[in-house]
This record gives sequence, C-alpha cells and structure tokens, in this order.
Amino acid sequence: RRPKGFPPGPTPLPVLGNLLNLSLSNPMKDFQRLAERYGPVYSLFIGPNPAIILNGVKAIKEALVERSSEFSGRPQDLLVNTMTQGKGVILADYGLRWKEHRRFALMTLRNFGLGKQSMEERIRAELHYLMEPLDECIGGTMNPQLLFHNGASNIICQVLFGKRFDYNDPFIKEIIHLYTENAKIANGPWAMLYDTIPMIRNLPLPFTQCFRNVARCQELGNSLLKEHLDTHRPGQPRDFLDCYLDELDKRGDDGSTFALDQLMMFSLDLHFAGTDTTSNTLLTGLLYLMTHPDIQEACQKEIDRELEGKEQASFDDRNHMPYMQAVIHEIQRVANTVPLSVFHSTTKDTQLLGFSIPKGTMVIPNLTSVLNEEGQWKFPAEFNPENFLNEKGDFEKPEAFMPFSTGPRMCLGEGLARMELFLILVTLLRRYKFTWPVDAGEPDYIPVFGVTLTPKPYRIALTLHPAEEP
Ligand code: HEM
Repeated sequence: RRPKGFPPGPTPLPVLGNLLNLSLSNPMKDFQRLAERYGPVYSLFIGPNPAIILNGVKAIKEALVERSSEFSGRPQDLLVNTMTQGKGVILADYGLRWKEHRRFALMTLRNFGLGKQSMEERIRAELHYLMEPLDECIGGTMNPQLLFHNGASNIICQVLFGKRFDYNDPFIKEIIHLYTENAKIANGPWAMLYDTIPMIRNLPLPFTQCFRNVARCQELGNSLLKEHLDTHRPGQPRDFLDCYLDELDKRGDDGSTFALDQLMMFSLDLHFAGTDTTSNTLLTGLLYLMTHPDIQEACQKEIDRELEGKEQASFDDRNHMPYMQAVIHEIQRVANTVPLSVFHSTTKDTQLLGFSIPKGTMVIPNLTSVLNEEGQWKFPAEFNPENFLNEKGDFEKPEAFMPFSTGPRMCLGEGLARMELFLILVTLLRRYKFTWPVDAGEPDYIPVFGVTLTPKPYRIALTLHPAEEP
C-alpha cells in the first residue's frame, strides 16, 4: 500500500510489487510510458519496497540539487550492495564514510594525475597505444569494441595502481570482461528478481555469477595491493593506493572511516566507473560520426584549422573549438551512458513537488528523460550538434545536459571523462577518416541495456584523414 501523499503509480501485486509492469530485460520504455500516464514523479514497488522515479529536469533538480541532503542516500538492500559488500564509494550511504572517501578521491585524483597537466600527458601517452591497432587497420575494417575499454582502463589504472597494461595482458583482458559482465547483470532481469523477492537470494540462481566476478576482481586487485604493501615508502606516494596507505598511517585509529579493508573495493569502484563509462561513450560517438559523415567532416575542418602547426591537441584547445565541443556534448546526450544514474534514496522524511516521500525510499533519477526531454532541446530526437550551438555558432550547454547526474553525488570522474573524450576524439579525427563498412548493413543505434548502455558490436572502416596522408 502506498504511504499517504505518496506519488501515484500502478497497483502493486503481493510479493511481486510492480515487477509485471516492467520489462525485465530493458524497462526504459516502461519508465517513459508510466511518466506519460502518471507525471514526472511516480512510484513503483520493488517487491515490498516503494521507489519513486524522477523524470524531467524540474523534478530531478528539485530533488538532487535543491533538496540534496534529503535525496543523496543510496539504497542498501539491493543486489549491487551484496556485490560490493557494503564497501567502496559509489554505493556508500550518505554519511561520513561516503563524505571522507569522496573528498579523498577527488583530492588524490587531482594531485595524482587529474591535475590538468599530468593527466593530459597520461591520456596522450595512452593514445599512442590506442592508435597502434588502428594504424594496422588503415584501408581495412575492425571491431573497436575492446579498444576503448582498454584505453580508458589503462588511463585510470595508472592513477590508481601506477602502471598500465599491454592490451594483451591477461589482467586487463579479464578485469574488463568481469566489469562489462557485471554492468549488465547489475541492472538485468536477475537483479530485478533478486531485489524484488528476498527469499530467492540464497538460491544458486544465475545472479550468483556477479558475486564470483567480484571475488575474482578482488583477487586480481589484491595482487596489486600486496605489491604496494611490500614496496610502499611512507610519505612518497607513487599512486592512489600509496596515498591511501599514507592516509591510514596518518590517521591511525582516530575514528575515521579509512580502513585497509575498504581500499580494494574503493579502487575497484574507481577503476570500473572509469572504464565502462568513457569507453561506451566513445563507442557511441564513433558509431554516430561514421553514419553522419557531414558532421565528421565539419569536426575535421575545425580541427585542421585550429590545430594547424600544432603537434598535438591540448584540453585548452576546446575553448576555441565550439563545433567539436558541441559534437562531444551531443555524443554524450545520445549515448546516455548511465541511463538511470545510480539509484539514490531519501535520508529523511521529505517532500517533492507536493508529494510526501518517507525516509528510506528508493529514488531512481531517470537521466534518459532529461537528455531527451521535449522543450529542453532544439532537436531532442536527432543526433544534431545544433543542440549545443547558439545562433552565433557559439557553444552553449543547456541546463538539461546532465549525463553525469547533478547534486552532491554527481559523478566524481567528470573532469577526467571530459578530458578523455576531448583529447581522444580530436586526436583520432585528426588522423583518421571513419566510415561505415559498405557490407555492414543498416546501423543499429539501439544500445544494450545495463547500468551502462553499450552500443551493439559493430565494425569501422578507416582510412587516413586527407591532412595526414603521406
Ligand atoms: C562519460 C563518462 C562518465 C559518465 C557518463 C558518468 C556518469 C556517472 C553518473 C550518472 C553517476 C551517478 C551520480 C549520482 O548518483 O547522482 C556517476 C557516479 C560516479 N562516477 Fe561517473 N561517469 C563517467 C566517468 C567516470 C570516471 C572516468 C570515473 C573515475 C574516476 C567515475 C567515477 C564515478 C564515481 C566514483 C561515482 C560515484 C559518486 C558518488 O557516489 O559520490 N565516473 N557517474
């Protein structure tokens, strides 16, 4: 039964709640249909537990920004919580552990490579490796599926663990496979069943695969941690792991939330979040650029003009490349990489758009609804950089651009992700011309659903961009 004053929604069934109102494999269309019927804030029952779904920029901003302290919790009783064993930062509830770890992550990432200069160097160095397999394919075709995962993973790996891995190294191959599989399981049909029907949780059903995957990620990560524990010199941090070990020394037992048993899941959180997001955005970008050659050419014209005589692109170049900026933002808008954000929960009894929302209610910010919202975009249903250009051709970012979410829980890797997207796309478009292979049939833009949206596998055909031809 809905609490008094709670947002409306379809009638729940005993035990199953509103499970039958949603497609288990991809509920996105159902979420949209229900918003059309019940309005921007409506409710569903995940088994016995009430949840609210926020749609559109007004509802999401009012909750996550204006009432941020009331809407910045995380649910603690889902499959993903069992997966991460209550550790790490992404799923930490609103409170001291989250606050201390988020602040530490932002500060350390900034000092340790997210500081503009050195991070740019790392991304450029990785680009060199990223372009090797592409160079080998000039005049032919290839599937770029793993390439961007490898690149993005290595960039964050260097910050966290102080090293990069060859793209054929068993570590990177296995960990990326485990991450991508878990990103699909975590929002998939078995996760919905696990969250809805607590009595099935101890049964040997397919969701147990994600627990085995996490255990294996930890095993892989622990060997890196052990190396660090053996070689760490206090006060001389080489990377994120060392910084955390220093922090542990510094804090002793001052009652803080820092603890050695937090460190592995914390690092895996950052590694996973930094891998499966940027890479899927890049994959979507390439898909759209190949199938919109006029947009690709307009990018290349601006790149050739603005970078003329420069050996390589720098992140500051974006300030005089409005078209490229608009294209990258449009890629992020259509990629909609984290379609339902990460679920939030209310930290106390609160109000939203006239509804009463009790403490502990699960909150699903439907970012998809904002990135496609009628009235917020000039061309919500097209791939069109004009969405980010004003009549003078200057870059302009509408307030509905929130692929990183908004409020205090907003993505903490935004700075890194934006730098990666700009430097990688500009460098690749400067060197190559990407085309849709003639024998590839019609492009399929409908992504595979999960915590992250992933384009279906496709091939690219590439030649050297004319300016790069010998
Ligand atoms: C295009 C790339 C990316 C997109 C679209 C993206 C999107 C998001 C979204 C939607 C959230 C949920 C925010 C919320 O709960 O309201 C999030 C959280 C998070 N992201 Fe990202 N992200 C990206 C890249 C990265 C990178 C590169 C990192 C690595 C440093 C990262 C680390 C995190 C972390 C740690 C959180 C949890 C923050 C918290 O709970 O306080 N993300 N991201």
